Formats: sequence, C-alpha cells, structure tokens
Amino acid sequence: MLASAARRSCRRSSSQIRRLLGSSAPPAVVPGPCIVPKRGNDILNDPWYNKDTAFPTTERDRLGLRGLLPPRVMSFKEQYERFINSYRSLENNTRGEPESMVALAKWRILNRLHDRNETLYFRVLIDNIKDFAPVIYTPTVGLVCENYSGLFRRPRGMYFSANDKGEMMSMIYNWPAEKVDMIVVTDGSRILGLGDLGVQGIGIPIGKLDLYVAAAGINPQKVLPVMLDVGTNNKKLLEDKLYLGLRQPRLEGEEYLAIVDEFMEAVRARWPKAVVQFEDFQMKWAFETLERYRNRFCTFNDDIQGTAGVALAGLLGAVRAQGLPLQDFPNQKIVVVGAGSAGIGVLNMAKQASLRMPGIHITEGHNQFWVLDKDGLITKAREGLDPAVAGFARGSGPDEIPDLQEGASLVEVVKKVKPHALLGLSGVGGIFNEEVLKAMKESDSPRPAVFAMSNPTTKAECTPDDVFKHVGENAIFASGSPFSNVALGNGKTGYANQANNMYLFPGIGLGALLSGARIISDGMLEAGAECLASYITDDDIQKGILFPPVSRHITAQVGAAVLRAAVAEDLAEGCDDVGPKELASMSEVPYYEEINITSLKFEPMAMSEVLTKLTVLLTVGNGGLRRSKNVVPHLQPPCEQKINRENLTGSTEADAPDILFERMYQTRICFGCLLLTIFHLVAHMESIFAEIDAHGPRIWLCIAPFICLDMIMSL
Ligand SMILES: NC(=O)C1=CN([C@@H]2O[C@H](COP(=O)(O)OP(=O)(O)OC[C@H]3O[C@@H](n4cnc5c(N)ncnc54)[C@H](O)[C@@H]3O)[C@@H](O)[C@H]2O)C=CC1
Ligand SMILES: CC(=O)C(=O)O
Repeated sequence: MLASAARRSCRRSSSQIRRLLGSSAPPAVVPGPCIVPKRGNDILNDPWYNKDTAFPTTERDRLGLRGLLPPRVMSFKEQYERFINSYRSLENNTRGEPESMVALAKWRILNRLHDRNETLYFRVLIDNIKDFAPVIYTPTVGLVCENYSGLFRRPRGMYFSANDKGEMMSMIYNWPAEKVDMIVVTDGSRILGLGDLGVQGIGIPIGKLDLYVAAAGINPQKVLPVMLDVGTNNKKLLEDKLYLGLRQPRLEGEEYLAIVDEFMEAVRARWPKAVVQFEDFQMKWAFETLERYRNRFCTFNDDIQGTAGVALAGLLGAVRAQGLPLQDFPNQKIVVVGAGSAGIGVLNMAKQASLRMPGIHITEGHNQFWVLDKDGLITKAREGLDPAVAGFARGSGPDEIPDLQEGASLVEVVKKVKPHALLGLSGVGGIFNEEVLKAMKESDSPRPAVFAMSNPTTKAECTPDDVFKHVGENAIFASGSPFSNVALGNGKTGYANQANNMYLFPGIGLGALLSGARIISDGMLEAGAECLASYITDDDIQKGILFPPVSRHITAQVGAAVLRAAVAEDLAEGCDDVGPKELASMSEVPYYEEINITSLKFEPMAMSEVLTKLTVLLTVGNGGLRRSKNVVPHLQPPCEQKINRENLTGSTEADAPDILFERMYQTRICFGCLLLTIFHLVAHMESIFAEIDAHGPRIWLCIAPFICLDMIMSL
C-alpha cells in the first residue's frame, strides 16, 4: 500500500509535467497525507512540521502534543492574520527610524518565523512576495550578510570549509533531507557589490532559495543553501571576534579548486539530479568554475548567465520602447560600466542576440559596445587586456569615434558615443552622476535607457529620481534593487523597473529540474531570456515598464521555455516517470516557435496559454504527500487550507485514509496469523504434546513458520 501510494505520488507529479506542456484541464486538488516521523516536542522544534497553536486537539493527542501547547487552538488563517498584523505594526511603529534598523527588524521577524514554522513562513512569503522580496533578498540581504555573525542564531544550509577536505563525501549525508533538487552555493568572495564577506555570504543562497520556493514552487525541503568557506581576505572580518568563518586567507589556485571539485562530486554522489546554481563568486572563480563544470553537471552561474538574460530582456524592451523592430538591436549603442562577471556575461549574451537577429547580417567584428572598468574605457591598447573582454575592446577602425582613447572617462564616453543605453554593473554607488546623466540626455535614442543594476541599493549607480530629472521624462530606468516609481507631475509616472536576475533564475532552475537535463546549455538560458523579453505588452513597454513583478506566473513561463529548449537540444532526460521521449512529444506545442527570438512576437494570448498550463503545475501542490515532489503544498490560498491535511503536518490515521487502511490491513494480517497459531496449537494440543514426547524440539519446526510470519507482519 505504501508503495502504491508512492507510485501514485510519482504519477501525480508526472501528470503535472504533462499538464505543464499538454492541454488537459487542471484537476481538483486532492492533497495527500503527510507522515510525521516525530513526536511531542521534536515536532514543535522542527519548523518543517511545527504549526504551533494550530494543531487541533485530535492531532495533539495523536502526536503526543497534549499539554505541550496552550489549550486554545488557533486556525492557520488566524495565525496568518496575526503575523501580518504584527508585521504591519512593526512597519507603523518604526516609521521615521533609520532605514537599516527598520530593514533588520523586518528581516528578524521573518527569520524568526522561518526558524519556527515554515508552512506559515512560505505562505506569507508567497502571498506578499512584492513586500517581502526586498527583505529576504536585495537590499536587506546585503545588510544581513554584513552583520551575519552577530545575527546568527540557528544554522540554515550546509557549510563545507577548507578543513573538511577529504570528508565532504560523507558530510553530505549529514543533510537530513533524503532528496535535494536545488542547491545554491557561494564562496562569499563577491557578495552583491559589498565584496568579500567570507562565511557571512550564506545569506545569499538562503535568500535565493526562498525565491525558488516562493516563485518556482520548489519544495522547501528539497533546497539546500551551501557555503564553501575557503577563508576570507577581508581584514575586518579576520579581526572580528564574532566572525564565524575560517580565520585564514582565501585558498588560491589548485587548493581552491580541489575544494570546489570535492563538493561537486559529493553532490553528484548523493543527488545526481540536483541543479547547482553558483552565486556571488569573484570574477576569476566565477568564470573558471562555470567552464569547469558546465559540461559535466547540471549547473549555471547566475551572475554571469542569469544577469545576462535579464539585461538582454531590458535592452530589447528599450528597443521596443523606441517603436523600433527588434532587428534594430544591433544598431543600438550600448555603454557597459563594469567588466566583471556580470558585465561580461551581459556583453556575451547581447552580442549573440545581435548575431542571431533575423534578416540582419552582421559580422563577428561588429561592435556596438563600449566597455569601461575601474580604469576607464577598455581599448585594444589596454596593457594586459583580459581575453574575456578583448572581443569588446574598442580599436581604431572606421566605426570608431575619434579621440576616444584608452582609459577615457565615463562622462567623456557618454558625451561622445551618445549611447541608446547605459548599463551599470560596477558595484560603485552613484557613479552615474549628474554630469553623466545630463550627457545621456543627448543620447541618440528618443527613450534613453539607464540601467543601474548594481546591488544593494547603496551601490546603485544612480536613482530613478536623478534619471527622470536629468535625462528627462522619456527616459527608461531599471535598477538591481527596488526603488519606488517617480511621480513626474501631470499624473505621469516614471517607472522604476527592477532589473534583477530573480526574474530568471527560478525559471531556469525549474525548467532544468523538470526536464532532467544533464547540463544547462546556452540555448536553454537564451530561451528563458527570450521568454522574459516577450512577456511585457507593447502598451506597458511604451509606458516604460520593462519587467513584470516577480511572480510564479513569470517563473512558470520561463520554466516552460527552458524545458522546451532542453527537449529541442536533446538534453532532457526526463523527470520522475516522464521520459525524454514523452517530454519530446509533449513539447510539440505551437508556442515554441513564437517565443523564439527569431520570430519574437509580443502576443500575450499565446503566452498566456503556456502560462496557464505551467501555473497548473505550480498551483496543484501535493498536499505534503511524503514531501516526495517538487511542488510545495503551501501554495493553496489560505482560505482553502484545511489545516489537517494541506497545512502539512499532523496527518496520521484520521487524515490519511491510505495509511489508515494500510495499518488496518497489516494489523488484520498480524492478528490473523496470531489467531491461526493459537488455533493450531489448541486444536492439536494433544498430538503436539505427543509429538513433543516423541520428537522433542523438532515440534518447533512446525510452529516456527507461524511465529516468524507473525513477527514479520508486526514489523
Ligand atoms: N541586478 C542584477 O541582477 C545583478 C547585479 N549585479 C551587481 O553587479 C555588480 C558587479 O558584479 P560583478 O560583475 O560580479 O562584480 P565584479 O567584481 O566581477 O566586477 C566589477 C567590475 O566593475 C568595475 N569597476 C569598479 N569600479 C569601477 C569604476 N569606478 N568605474 C567603472 N568600472 C568600475 C571593475 O573593474 C570590474 O570590472 C555588483 O554590485 C552586483 O551586485 C550582479 C549580478 C546580478
Ligand atoms: C542580484 C545578484 O545576483 C547580485 O547582485 O549579485
């Protein structure tokens, strides 16, 4: 019976994939039971099972909780409202207080809930993602990482340090969850634009994985935040008495790679199908590890590849905002400030997009980019020119702007190039100053685009207020961390878009996971980016809206696009009992061509169908059926929460008909065996005694099978 329940759960998840790509209508949600392997206080101390005062009396009895909780039973809805009310009071009571203090207070209240009751935590997060994303993610996560050692109360995720060399293969089995689908790993060497924060960088994988749960519907028990602590070169941290990481300089060269290699092999050994996302590695290791693992593991680097997709979607949006066809993209002049992992990732993907534009023939040598780093404009005359950026370095050909020399300043470049788009990935706050923005006003574009993508807020290259003031009301603005829209007067709004890889990475991970792809190819990433680019309608684009708010809708669409690309490239190996062949036939749906960049159409109708289908996947939920699937049960709206079953915990016999039946069935067999044995003994008492007299212990050979059978059934 247990096995058949497991099979049913598997079938259910595969039918979710079918629905994702097929055409059947969403079935009614029938959540399954949840087995609680713990009792009493162990349940209350486990955030995964704990539901505090919401345990009804029957569950309190069954789970040994009677007397361990105050008598009043509170519904999930009441708990939910109580939390939201206390959060809102915190907001009201801290008005006018310093921003960082308020941000940390908000983070603390959410984190405490996360530590205590995950069901409630993810429910409030999912329902209020717009409000809470800036708390669990950028900008507050930056502040949390900076102060992590002082804020630390309970561990979350796994820590592999340089001292663990040779032990990781066994350490990985210390993680309590049987299955892990998504891993986000960092070495803490480049946390947002805040530099080397060592072990304190763990806040980034935690925040990113919260978004995976909220936006992609990944089961929170199947995500794993990881910190690779190879030391830190941050002097302040090394001298900080509270610092929780290794107090040693960072490992370098082969020693460093040996740690990362060992970690990756350990992951492969325990969870060969897990997707591993690299996050916030300093540039040299970001590129090195990407090249090292991309063809061997299902992995991607979010800073290089996720950011590129988001920036490209924004740049394509800026073309549309000018009323131009996408084919005009290769003619757009783009200044990129910052030649690190993010900047170079963007340049590579944007160049590929130009080369693939249909009907346009451009050569490899075509260069529409001007790239600056801390030493100014990068030209071919640069000493020790980094090969990663060499292809974008300005030369001395006829298409060059005269007098723009190696190392030219940003303002000089903007004045002379008059770019259509100015993109900041420098980690230097305020670098797009008034002079630079006023120069952008002279842009050759009627809708000059300024993307201040560095994080957190303090590192943003400029603010939307500055942009709309100095560049003009026609400007298009996007930033890595959230800003408020700007009132321009006359009822007009200057939109402050958030250009952050959070629009893509949950969909990339979801699509890769469901496809069961061996690796994550450029094609899969491009498909995700193209999907994001086509998401916004022309009307919105005209208003200056480039990106949708982060939601499960957009993640679902991106996930579908990534999955289809995996199938198209023959990389998909299938997921659960949906094999590659089945996936291939399912993905033969008409929309694929339409969301391909070669014929990019902006038809929300076509997309919305994909959306509906994928949303089904993400909303069906599994009712916590042994947590064996990707989709969290928390995703049903609170009004539909039947606390016993959908709220994850406490389901035993009364809530779990399958299991009840199974136990009854077992009990009956055991009982039957026992009766048979007794019956056998009584019925043959006389002859048994005679036998014992005659044969001695051999009589046990006759009784033993019954006793053994009985014992086995009792197990
Ligand atoms: N919005 C988003 O989705 C994302 C934003 N980012 C942000 O981008 C920033 C950079 O990230 P990475 O490329 O990984 O860092 P990185 O450290 O690899 O690169 C930084 C680059 O900026 C350049 N730079 C430094 N000072 C400069 C100056 N004064 N003028 C011009 N260039 C200067 C450096 O020379 C280097 O090329 C960070 O703040 C990060 O938070 C990164 C990934 C995603
Ligand atoms: C958003 C992000 O990944 C970063 O700032 O590094």
